[in-house]
Amino acid sequence: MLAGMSASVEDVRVELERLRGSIDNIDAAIVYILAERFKYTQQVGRLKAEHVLPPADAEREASQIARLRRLAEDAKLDPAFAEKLLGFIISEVIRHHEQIAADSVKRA
Ligand SMILES: C=C(O[C@@H]1C=C(C(=O)O)C=C[C@H]1O)C(=O)O
Repeated sequence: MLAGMSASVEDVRVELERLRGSIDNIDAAIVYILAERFKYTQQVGRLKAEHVLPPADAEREASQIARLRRLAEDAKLDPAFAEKLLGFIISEVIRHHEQIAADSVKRA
């Protein structure tokens, strides 16, 4: 666009579509990454149930939170947001682990 000219409605539409295309790709990557993470945490849940270990591990979580907050700061992401997001994910993992443990008790 020439300097001093304002963007046309069409220019804005094209730019919005371009940006949203990248946002959609990132959202897809997040879904795939989360699916992979849950595959591993399910394995941890089965291992814990087999060996009668507790579903949650507060010490491990504290070190993950500290690490993620540092990574977020480096990446210019709000560390409080990163912590909230990790907490949300971990609470779902613990729910799965509790379910796996309850199922394994029922089967025993
Ligand atoms: C996956 C685990 O179980 C729980 C879930 C965690 C996670 O999602 O990262 C971390 C600690 C535990 O509270 C684990 O102990 O490693």
